[in-house]
Amino acid sequence: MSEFLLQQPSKGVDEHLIEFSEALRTVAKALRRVAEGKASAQAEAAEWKRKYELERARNLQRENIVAELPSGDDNINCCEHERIGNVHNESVLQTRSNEQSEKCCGKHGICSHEVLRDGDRDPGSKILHDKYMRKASFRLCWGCNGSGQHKHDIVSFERGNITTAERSSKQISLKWESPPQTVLILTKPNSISVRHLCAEMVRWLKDQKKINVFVEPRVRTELLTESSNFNFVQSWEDEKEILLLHTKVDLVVTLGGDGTVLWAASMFKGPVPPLVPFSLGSLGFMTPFQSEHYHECLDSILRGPISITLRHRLQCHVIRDAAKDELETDEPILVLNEVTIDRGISSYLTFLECYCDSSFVTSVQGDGLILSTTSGSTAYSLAAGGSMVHPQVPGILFTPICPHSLSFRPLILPEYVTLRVQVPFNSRGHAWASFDGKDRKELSAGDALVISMAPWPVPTACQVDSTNDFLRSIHEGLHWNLRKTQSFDGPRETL
Ligand SMILES: NC(=O)c1ccc[n+]([C@@H]2O[C@H](COP(=O)([O-])OP(=O)(O)OC[C@H]3O[C@@H](n4cnc5c(N)ncnc54)[C@H](O)[C@@H]3O)[C@@H](O)[C@H]2O)c1
Ligand SMILES: Nc1ncnc2c1ncn2[C@@H]1O[C@H](COP(=O)(O)OP(=O)(O)OP(=O)(O)O)[C@@H](O)[C@H]1O
Repeated sequence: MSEFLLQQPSKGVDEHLIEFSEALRTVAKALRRVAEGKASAQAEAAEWKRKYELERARNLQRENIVAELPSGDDNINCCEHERIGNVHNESVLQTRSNEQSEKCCGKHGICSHEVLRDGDRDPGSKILHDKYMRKASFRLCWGCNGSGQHKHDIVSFERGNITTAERSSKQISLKWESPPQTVLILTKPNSISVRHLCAEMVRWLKDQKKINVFVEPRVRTELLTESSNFNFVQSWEDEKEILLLHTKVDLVVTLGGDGTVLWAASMFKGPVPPLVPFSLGSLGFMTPFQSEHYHECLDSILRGPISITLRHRLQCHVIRDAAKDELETDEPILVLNEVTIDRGISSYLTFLECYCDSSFVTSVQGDGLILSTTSGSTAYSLAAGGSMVHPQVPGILFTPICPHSLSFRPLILPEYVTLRVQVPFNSRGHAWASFDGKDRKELSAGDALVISMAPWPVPTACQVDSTNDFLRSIHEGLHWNLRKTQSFDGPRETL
């Protein structure tokens, strides 16, 4: 009897436990569905915002072309619109501007004003407009095995067959249409050799090339301490002026290592002028130019044409749960290498839920996750086991950091997706996001990061061409696949 009394309730408890765990599973499923719905809605919102911004930038650009087009000149090249300021009947001009963009930009490459105008944050500003007039214009062309054809279509239809013979990501070449006049020099701080080289280069550019030179305020002070003759060198005073730099500068020269290239890219929140990175660091993966030969290099770059690597950037938005899913800042954070979400000082596993557009990708449990550009594929992502990818390949690398799972292989996703990484409510610790290794931001439970490809790539000048430079970097910088060749001194095998 006493045994029976003891058994009966335990059976009841088991059943209750089973029922309870099923109920919990149902709740968990419902929560997952809600989270997926939320992820999809936020990804969609971010995508619409991106489309809206692109559309807005395009409209602004169109308005500028319309405002600048003179009447009665049907043969005008759209690059020449830069220099013209007459305002005309909108409907007529709109049609004409479309025709013109077909004549010039649409068929033969991208014109600089198209790239640079998109970043116009203050289109009504007369000062800004005047600054455009001083910019050297250039054209970007896709080379097709030297045949001179310039097709943009990645997929075309010929007699009902789909062909991908012409690719848009061929070697890109930049041709100046008017001579560059202004160079911005950015330097790694705290280096005596960089400081000397900078002073020498500034003098050479001014005296031999009649080029206007911009430097950071810190560097201007350093130059003026050396000699008051440097007072022709220009700089800026506040953040607002940095936002307008891309409208004044034709070329950016960096003196330092990869960190200086990242620094240069981070200064441009919109369009970036072509970058010429000189190597004065130890690794120099993105710095193909040798500083000893800077006269010859800059001579040839100022003359053009230049082979260009268009390095894609990622744009990241932080979404705070506490702010009811509002974006933390309107301006995205742009990264050239990667955004990393890790456990920071927390000793708990990072727990992250990842969504790609509206699909659930996976949960990350480990030290963190790296979302990298292809340029960043040779940096942190490589150290975490990701593939090395040619920088001209448009994709997003999804690389876990020390995942606590035997089957978590890195992924490479197409460039058009929007990713969302969320710290779930049942995460034991917080996560930390860092952008190109800087600006750490704490992510609490419910916070998310939305990441997509930015419309503003970083055009870096190549020493030879994109592929040759990339292969040389992985050979010389990383000693990729270095192995002694097997010796052979035996008799030859006879068949
Ligand atoms: N375990 C790691 O490998 C690790 C850890 C943290 C950060 N990083 C990288 O450092 C970058 C920041 O660079 P920094 O110079 O400001 O910091 P840093 O001075 O700490 O240098 C990091 C190293 O990474 C190299 N590097 C940077 N970008 C590269 C690229 N695209 N390809 C190949 N190597 C590259 C640099 O040359 C340098 O040797 C981050 O974006 C991240 O990719 C790597
Ligand atoms: N103009 C700048 N102003 C402030 N900080 C900068 C500037 N340029 C570079 N830095 C920072 O200085 C640090 C070192 O720069 P960089 O990586 O170019 O030199 P390095 O460490 O000698 O090169 P390498 O990484 O190849 O050894 C980086 O963290 C970078 O962000």
